[in-house]
Amino acid sequence: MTDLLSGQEPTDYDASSIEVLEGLEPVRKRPGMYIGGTDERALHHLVAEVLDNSMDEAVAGHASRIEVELLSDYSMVIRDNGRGIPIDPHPKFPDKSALEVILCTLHAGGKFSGDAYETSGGLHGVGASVVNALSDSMVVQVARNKELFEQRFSRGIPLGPVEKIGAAPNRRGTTVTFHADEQIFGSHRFKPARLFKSIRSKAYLFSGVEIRWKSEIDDGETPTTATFHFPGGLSDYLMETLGKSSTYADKPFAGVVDFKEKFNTPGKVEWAINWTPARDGFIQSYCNTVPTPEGGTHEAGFWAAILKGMRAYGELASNKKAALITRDDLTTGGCALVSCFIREPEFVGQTKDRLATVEAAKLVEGAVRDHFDNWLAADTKSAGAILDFLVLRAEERLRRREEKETQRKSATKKLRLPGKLVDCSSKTREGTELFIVEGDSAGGSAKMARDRKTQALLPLRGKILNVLGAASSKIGTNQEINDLTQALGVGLGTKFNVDDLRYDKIIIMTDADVDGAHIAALLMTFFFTQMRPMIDTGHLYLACPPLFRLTQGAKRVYCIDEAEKNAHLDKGIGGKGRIDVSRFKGLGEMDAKDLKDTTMNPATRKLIRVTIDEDEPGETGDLVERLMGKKPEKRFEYIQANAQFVEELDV
Ligand SMILES: Nc1ncnc2c1ncn2[C@@H]1O[C@H](COP(=O)(O)OP(=O)(O)OP(=O)(O)O)[C@@H](O)[C@H]1O
Repeated sequence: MTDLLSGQEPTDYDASSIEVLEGLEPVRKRPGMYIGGTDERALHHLVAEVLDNSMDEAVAGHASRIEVELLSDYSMVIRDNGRGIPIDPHPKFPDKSALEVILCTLHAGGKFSGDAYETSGGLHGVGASVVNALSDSMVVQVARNKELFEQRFSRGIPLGPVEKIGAAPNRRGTTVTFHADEQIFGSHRFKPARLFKSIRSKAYLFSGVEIRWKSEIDDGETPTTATFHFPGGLSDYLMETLGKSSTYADKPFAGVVDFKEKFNTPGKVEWAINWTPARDGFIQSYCNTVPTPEGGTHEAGFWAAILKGMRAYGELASNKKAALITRDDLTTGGCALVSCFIREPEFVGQTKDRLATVEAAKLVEGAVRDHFDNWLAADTKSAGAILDFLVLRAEERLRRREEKETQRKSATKKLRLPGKLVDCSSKTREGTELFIVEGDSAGGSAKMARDRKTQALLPLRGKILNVLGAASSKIGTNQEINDLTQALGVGLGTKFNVDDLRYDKIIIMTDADVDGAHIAALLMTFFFTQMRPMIDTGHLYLACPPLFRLTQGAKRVYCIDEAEKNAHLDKGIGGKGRIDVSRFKGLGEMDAKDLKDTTMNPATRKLIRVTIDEDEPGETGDLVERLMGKKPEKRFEYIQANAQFVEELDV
């Protein structure tokens, strides 16, 4: 804050603070990788990237005011009174200004080392350049040392060097004006209501900043001007969000802890929580003012503190049932805001949806826990009401589970399961598996190889419908898909609910040949497009049947592929006499013992869990569309591009 208060120009934040790690190019080609897609959400993410840079200046104590303006042509202007992006020549690229390096190079930034910023939302050095690459026009003005500089860009390319365009005797800071490129975002437009909401929440997250909002576009519901400044922080925010809903505590349990004071490490956490019977619970978490809608370690630490505190309080109050409370019970009816500031946070992906920094869990838990214990002890009326409410939640949850378990068997009968399903006998879902197998003959061996108690089989006849490219009416009436959906118990389309799944693991078991791979691909496409939560919650697996069996006397070894077979042939398998090699043409060829040992027995088999690359969720969708979609030319392009890759490798 010192330089802001003294009005002196900071001297140690210049071009040398900006490090370069890599060049810029692929952003326009693969925007999904950087901003999670090209839809409306991704478009609004551009504003967040630029605004976060101004917030970082504010949190670091160099800016006190940020202005955000939506112009009539849907350009965005974001202005702060911070130090201004450095404009002096960059030490590594002497013919370019630091400004140009920042805006035209991926991984250029001042936040890698923690010297120019202590706890920043920015860290990858990517944000500003990504916005630039995806804007058909971007103008950056910097007021530094009483002079005003400007550089203009289009689609990531500078239209000229940085130029001095006048004096700025009473101003300092950065102004970024950009217009998102329609070539990338099509007809998506900024929505005043969405911008207004996210800007307002930013102001709540840092009480040291004032954010002014202005919009030349009037959507009829969002104010066209507003000033946000919330000295009351998250507690006010929560009370405002909950409005008139009745709550179990009169005032939220809220606080701020400086990690420096408590743990001698930079950073802090601020939080507010209350419970209400009036609505489902929620948690909104932030790290360095960046929203983390998928939670992460800070949320985990927060809930751990609340859970342990609540159970300990229950014990003190001799309420034995408090031990039943789980994290799920806390979140039903619990409405929480958690905002932490830490040094060098690690997020998952450039859109920073989830915090991954491990230490954050401990720091937040440690900071919140003491306060919570004190708060509960000081207000026994609220504490008792919350405890009773949570115990009730826990009991309800347990009752529901019991009902579900006892119902499973009868539901199984009522469900009208497909005739060809070979179900398992277990009454509960726990530990059960459904093998989707290719063809009836494979089904025969699998039936003998399975564990009747926990392993069920669904043989599929031939290939299932390719759901990409099929009309949804066709999906609903397809026999194989219907059988599969019924066996899973989850319902299709709007009726789909992953909680109804009848088995723990769904395992695709197809032959280790091209046809088998195609069937597996069709099934995965079906799950990805129609039952995505099954993948997200980790229920979908691929079995890995072997391709070879080597026999030497009484010794037997299975090999997954050619390479493994050759390695064994070189090394020997430790039996006597000649080594016999048999190649399984399909699962149906394996006898039950082979199939059990290699592919089905949980103790000896190998399984691959199907996951979606978290860093590139958009990419997975693109790839599925390309490979399985209606357009053969896309498939052709992909094969061409990748075939070339193989050739290059061969050279
Ligand atoms: N408004 C600003 N005021 C001062 N410096 C800024 C401003 N905006 C950007 N910078 C400087 O430019 C650098 C690069 O910004 P950019 O948005 O590309 O990446 P980042 O914020 O470091 O990381 P991330 O990619 O995670 O957002 C920042 O690290 C900071 O040094």
